[in-house]
Amino acid sequence: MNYVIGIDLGTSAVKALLVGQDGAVAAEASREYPLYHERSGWSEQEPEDWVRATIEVLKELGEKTAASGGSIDGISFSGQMHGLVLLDGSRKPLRRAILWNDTRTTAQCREIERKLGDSLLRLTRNPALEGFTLPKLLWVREHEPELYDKAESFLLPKDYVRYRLTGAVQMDLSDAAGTLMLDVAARAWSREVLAAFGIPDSFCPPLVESVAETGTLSDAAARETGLPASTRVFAGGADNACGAIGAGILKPGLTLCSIGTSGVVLTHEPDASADYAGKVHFFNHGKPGAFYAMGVTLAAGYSLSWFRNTFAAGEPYERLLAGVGDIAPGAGGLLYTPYLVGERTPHADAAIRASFVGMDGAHTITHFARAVLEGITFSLNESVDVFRQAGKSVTKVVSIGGGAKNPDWLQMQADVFDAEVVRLESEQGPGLGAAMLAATGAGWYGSLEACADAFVKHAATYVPDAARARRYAELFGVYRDVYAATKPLNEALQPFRI
Ligand SMILES: Nc1ncnc2c1ncn2[C@@H]1O[C@H](COP(=O)(O)OP(=O)(O)O)[C@@H](O)[C@H]1O
Ligand SMILES: O=C(CO)[C@@H](O)[C@H](O)COP(=O)(O)O
Repeated sequence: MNYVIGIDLGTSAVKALLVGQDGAVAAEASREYPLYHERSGWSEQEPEDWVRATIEVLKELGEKTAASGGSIDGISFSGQMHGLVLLDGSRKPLRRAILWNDTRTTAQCREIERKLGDSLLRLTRNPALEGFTLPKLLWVREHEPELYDKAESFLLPKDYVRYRLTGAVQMDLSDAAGTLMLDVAARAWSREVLAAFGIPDSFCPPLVESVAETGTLSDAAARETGLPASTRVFAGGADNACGAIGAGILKPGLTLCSIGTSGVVLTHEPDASADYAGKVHFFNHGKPGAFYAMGVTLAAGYSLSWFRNTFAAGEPYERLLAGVGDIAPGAGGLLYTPYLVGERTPHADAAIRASFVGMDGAHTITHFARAVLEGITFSLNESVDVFRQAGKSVTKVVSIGGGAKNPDWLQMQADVFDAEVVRLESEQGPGLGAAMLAATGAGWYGSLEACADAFVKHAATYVPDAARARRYAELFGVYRDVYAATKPLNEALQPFRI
């Protein structure tokens, strides 16, 4: 059988899927890598760790393919967005990558707003947020001038890994959209933005579509992975664009809820005409010519992994969450807001931090676990609410990511969103989306839509329960009040942070 490989370069790990022409996942491989939080608000990774881990998963899947007598028709990527990989003249990283969930760049965001004013939203379709790439570039220029002086270009995480596999430098439009340097509607680097900050055009890599062929494996990569040097490599896209592709969000109607380290609620936009006034992100889709809008919770799955690692170290998620379904909505009066690293939607606020409100001597760890799931889901519901307020109907949500593994959480999503929630056969939407880009690029299908018909398989539907949905609607009002109530307290605590 012929296969494609979809590589999802996530924040916690790289996960690769080997997918056959029947659209079924034949094998999976993953490798974790460390995340460095040297100071409050900082988040970095070592680009070399991504490369090593990706080579290992390719080797593993290549060996499985060879053992089955099959061959690989293409490889493509889904990547964590926005991370700055700053390169010198010989394309070596000058420092660790500064990631999407790093919020050290508030001052640089204010500088961008001062310089560009209203043009920023007109050109980039997005406000200046700490997670985006341009503020990170300006931070390095200001705080590490000796490194910035040596910098000649930059790449995003999965584009750097692809460069290391092929030797060719490109960036796809869906990922470039998250740099705050792209004219999103014009689908080109924004001369106006670059000129405002004195960034030369040569700093920005050539732009390609997500389905574009970007080369074949270099001799060194072929040697290290054991795959033929003729293996075709396709650009790939931002993880959320790929998640949308992998969930079949290729036309208006369905909404995506993705809970990985971050959490997003995403809708398809056929053109660039929608105006959410910067309340949600507006980016180019991996489907050529299309766009998507999304709200982002910075610490969605991260809230749960932080909670487990801090209070129940070594406990598998299945055991930690075993009793949450037996507790009624509201977790016995315990509320959690997931602002562990600040927030993006609907509060663009790098200084806010998380809270548990309403702790009671009767609460058990299971009440806390339920409150964490509810708080994450309420935060995502704030994005659902932005879309509903803008006139979108949200009635059917496809749920993907690690958060879609737990049936109680899926039912909770249906009850909180008051919408049907659909789970896919594989919750690894971004990896599947990447495999679909390779399959379409390699010519297996004439379009991503045709590929989705064969690859995207709905597994189960969770229908909202009217009584629980009413209860959650009440509680959502209380949840919303916690942000304003805790904001001044968190500002006062800021000088005490690590
Ligand atoms: N069995 C599970 N039940 C509930 N949540 C889970 C489970 N396994 C993982 N998760 C959640 O999913 C998150 C990881 O999701 P994943 O999509 O793999 O992330 P990323 O792409 O950011 O690396 C974890 O942080 C955790 O919150
Ligand atoms: O910053 C964003 C989107 O704007 C994040 O969604 C990142 O793209 C990381 O994703 P995960 O590791 O959570 O999949």
